[in-house]
Amino acid sequence: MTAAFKSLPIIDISLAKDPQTKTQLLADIKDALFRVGFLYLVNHGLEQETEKLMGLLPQAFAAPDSEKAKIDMVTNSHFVGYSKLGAEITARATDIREQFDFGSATTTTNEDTENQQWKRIQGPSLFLPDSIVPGFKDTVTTYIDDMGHLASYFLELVAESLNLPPTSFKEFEGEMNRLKLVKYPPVTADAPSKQGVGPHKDSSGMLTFVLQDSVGGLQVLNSEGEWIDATPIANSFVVNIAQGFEALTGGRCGATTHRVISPANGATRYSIPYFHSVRLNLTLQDINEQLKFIHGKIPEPSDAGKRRVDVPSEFLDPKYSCVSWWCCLRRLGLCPRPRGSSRYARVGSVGIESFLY
Ligand SMILES: O=C(O)CCC(=O)C(=O)O
Ligand SMILES: [Fe+2]
Repeated sequence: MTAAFKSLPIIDISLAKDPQTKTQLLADIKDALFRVGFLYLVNHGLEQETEKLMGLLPQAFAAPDSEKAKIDMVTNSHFVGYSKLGAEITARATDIREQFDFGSATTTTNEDTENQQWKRIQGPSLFLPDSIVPGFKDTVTTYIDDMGHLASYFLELVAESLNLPPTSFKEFEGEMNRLKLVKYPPVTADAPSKQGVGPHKDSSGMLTFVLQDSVGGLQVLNSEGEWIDATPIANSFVVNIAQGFEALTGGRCGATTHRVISPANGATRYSIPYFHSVRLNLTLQDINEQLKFIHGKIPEPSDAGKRRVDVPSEFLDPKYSCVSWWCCLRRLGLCPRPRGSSRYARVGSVGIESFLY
């Protein structure tokens, strides 16, 4: 059995440009995907963009409550906008984090057809005005687009690393990628909970790219049940597999459980997770057809230990014949939670009812 990982591998994506170094890079990506499910991505070319957006976070979170309330997530049904401290539950406990959620601009309108009510899960984002945070909307929007290109390119390398044609995952990419701006306040005597975000696997996307500041707190579960620090590395993204990708590979490339511990010593952690999406009209049948093609190309994972601590891939459950329904139910916390790893927002009844019925 493969030894449990004790640190996250570093992948230098710029090595893909040179055929001399690309072969080893692909082998390293494959090892990272199968053995860990997490990696640091460096030399990605978005160093300026990341610095610019990260620089806006203190100002955005310092916005007056009245401005945050205007874009509160409970006022809409497609999970964008502001969520105040305590608005989210993971693994049955409250996460101590504050966040803004956004999605890429989609062409899907919010008008449902009779059989596609789930389309309401997609829709336009809400922004703080420039008078409060100058350049907010532009910076966020540009960042989501840039991340989309980086993620698509990385997915090509991932496909190649699995001996598949580079564009193998293209047709499964979604229309609305998602972005969070997150603030984790420090643990205090009055608020002693250390749960920044509880143990979970990322749900509906293919891959997550987390930009973190230098404070730390993100931890990844290894096959021995140890929490391994994703110690911040300047100018890197922490990339991990989400359950959408796990499903596309028939569960062979598993998502890995992780959490965030609240900062100590009065520090505040800021992070910016980007979730590269799976298309919502993906059906189990589509996945099974894809599996016929990729089966045999993707080896069975050798790390049985990692499998043991994993939760099953609900995506592959015949109950959820279409990813969108799984997504809706999952976001509402209505999916079975085999080992308590689900995460959901306490969204107001308007939001819930408007897309469930
Ligand atoms: O804030 C972080 O570092 C990671 C957050 C996370 O895991 C998530 O939002 O899914
Ligand atoms: Fe996560």
